[in-house]
Amino acid sequence: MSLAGHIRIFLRVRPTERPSRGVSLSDDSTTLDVHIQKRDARDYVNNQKEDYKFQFDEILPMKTKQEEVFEKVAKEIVDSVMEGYNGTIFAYGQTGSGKTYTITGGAERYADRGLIPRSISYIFSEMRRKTDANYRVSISYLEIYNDDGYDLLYEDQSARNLHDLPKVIHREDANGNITLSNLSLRRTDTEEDALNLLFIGDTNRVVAETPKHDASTRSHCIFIIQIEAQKLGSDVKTVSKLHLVDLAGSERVGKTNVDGVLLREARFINQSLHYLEQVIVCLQKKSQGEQIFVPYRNSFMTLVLRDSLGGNCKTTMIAAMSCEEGDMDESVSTCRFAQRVACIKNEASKNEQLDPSLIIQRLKSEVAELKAEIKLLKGGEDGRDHLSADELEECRKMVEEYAENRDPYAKLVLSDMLKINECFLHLKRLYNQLKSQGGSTKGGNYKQIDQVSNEEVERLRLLVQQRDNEIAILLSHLNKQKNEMGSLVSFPQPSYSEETKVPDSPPKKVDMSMRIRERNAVENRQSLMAPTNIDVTPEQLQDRNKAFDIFRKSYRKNEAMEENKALLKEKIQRAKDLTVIINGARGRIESIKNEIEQLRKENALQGLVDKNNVPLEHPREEGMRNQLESDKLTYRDGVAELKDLKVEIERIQKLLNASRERMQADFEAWIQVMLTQTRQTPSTTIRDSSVRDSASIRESSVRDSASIRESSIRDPSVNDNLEAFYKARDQIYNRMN
Ligand SMILES: Nc1ncnc2c1ncn2[C@@H]1O[C@H](COP(=O)(O)OP(=O)(O)OP(=O)(O)O)[C@@H](O)[C@H]1O
Repeated sequence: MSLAGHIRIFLRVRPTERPSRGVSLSDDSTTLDVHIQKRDARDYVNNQKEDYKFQFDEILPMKTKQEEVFEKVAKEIVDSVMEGYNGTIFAYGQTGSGKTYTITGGAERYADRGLIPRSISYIFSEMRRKTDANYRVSISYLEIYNDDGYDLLYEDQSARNLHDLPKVIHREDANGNITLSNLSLRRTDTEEDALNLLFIGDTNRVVAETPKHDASTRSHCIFIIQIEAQKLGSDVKTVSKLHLVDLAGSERVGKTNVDGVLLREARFINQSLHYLEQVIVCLQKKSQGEQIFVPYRNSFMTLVLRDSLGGNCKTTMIAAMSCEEGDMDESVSTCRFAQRVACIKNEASKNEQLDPSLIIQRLKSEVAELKAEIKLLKGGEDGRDHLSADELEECRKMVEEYAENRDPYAKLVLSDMLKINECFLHLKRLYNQLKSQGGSTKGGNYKQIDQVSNEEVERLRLLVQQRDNEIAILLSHLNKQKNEMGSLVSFPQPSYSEETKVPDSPPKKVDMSMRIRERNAVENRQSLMAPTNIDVTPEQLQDRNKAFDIFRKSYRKNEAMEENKALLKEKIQRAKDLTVIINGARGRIESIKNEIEQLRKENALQGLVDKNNVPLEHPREEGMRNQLESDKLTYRDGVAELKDLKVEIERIQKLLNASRERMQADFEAWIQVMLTQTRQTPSTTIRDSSVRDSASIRESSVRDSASIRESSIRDPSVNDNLEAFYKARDQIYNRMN
């Protein structure tokens, strides 16, 4: 099946406090009207157009939250990728218009996560929900700089700049398909792994960024999520890809007043965006019926995105714009570009392939099954009365593989009674072990049994119980049924402390890789440049608690931490509420089942049975069954949401812990500088060195850091982060000189 359609275009407007008065949105948020003030024509004729009207699938105004952007722009595409179609979302716009914020998101607030982390979370959450298929997720991360591709998932820590990363090469096969060699494709089994890969890629991007400019401004980045899906019991699998593309800033060289390396970079960016535009213009003409050659080969970026533009892919463009007066020219050209993109037609088809290994596997198991059947028919165990040690081990392995197989149609193929008995015995052992240990069994960690299989077990258990009840009634109420409902669901209170503790001593050495420290060091540049404006007296500095309190209140990232805490509280509250809902539904399921059972018993006692002696349905039963179904749905949905919430809560807690560690490390660095300053200038009030004038910073900072470093070296507990802090600071000051 294929889906034909135009590329969808969204406009996202970056928040600003000074929006141009010439910009307005239609009520249905699909049309943007722009009025640009005519410039002073003086002695030449000004033909500049003043009014523009642009149509979009939807305009996302300034206040649009990241969550809404994911829901409106990405969710549908991610769903189709899981169904086997290729999908691309690309962000286009001038530097600073919010492309990276939209695609990757902000690092400090959990709510600021962009489309990449949200797509990852959504994919893994859907995989937990969908029990009818097996999925395999792999990730690549590509950066294109000056028309060369680089592998961002390269993990060699010696890479110091972009050129140390492996160069990605594109090849074209006989059928015209493009493949990228030298680009890692990393399998990820968990959401955590996938987010770590994003982190590694972003770290490489930051650490290896070109010296003069922020990496994201000068290069194009493509995050690729590949999903292989195989429906249980099917020989066909789909392999599809989601491309999340953050293009370089689209502004023209003329505006940016640059030279040297920057000019070369800007030319490449302009060139590649020019080629992108050329491709789009050709595709636009093609969609109008013109026979035209599309020049994909002109640049690396258009080659990589060939399928996303006019090919087998569902594509969405996000035009990012700033509506400040000075940015309006660029914003108009972004909107114009988007209008052309909207004309492009794509035709996405499911990427299905017959997998020979799956067919072989199926045929092999059919042969084994038939052989076992023949053997059983011939008399089975050949007169033996026990199994060898190898056979016992084989039975044990088979049972464990069988138990772990998510395919409900999986079979345990056994050729004789001794093996059948042994397998049952082992199953019993595993079951008892699981019961007594609360989850853990030999060989595999059954604590990890996912919610899906728990639910399936629960469903089957309820079914068996129901059958048991019916049999019991038919056998003249010989057995009294014991209610086997398990313990109620409880939501473990996550441990998190309300307040950040004052570090008793310099921060403990954090077990992070060298590369992450380097990333922190690079990020510290920004935090160092931002004035914190903290007034503090020497007395206050002597009291670590007081000093920490003063520092915390003025800490630049404190606001983000507070927001994360509030969000965490909200999520925990929702999890608690859900626990109540789930337990309520479960309790009702239990009592309705008991009532139905009771009604059936009464019917049986009164002789109201059918010709097979099965008690007749009570008139009240239908309503009760409907209620039962609705409660089961509430229960299932609640459990699924609770599981997703637990993952989110863990992630926010992790983010909070990381922010706390960072704040504590920053505090240590700050107090050291302050104490040194106090010794040098014992005045009444001192101010954070970052707000001093730049000349004195340059002079005294070298002195400060040298003396602090000296004292740090004497201190064996000196923290690596502190070292990175000074390194980064020195670099900045050297650059300022
Ligand atoms: N919708 C938004 N809400 C809040 N902050 C935003 C939003 N969009 C952008 N920003 C902020 O604006 C700044 C610039 O955004 P961003 O880095 O995403 O721009 P960009 O278009 O990717 O620029 P470049 O081409 O240089 O990579 C960042 O500090 C970002 O956090």
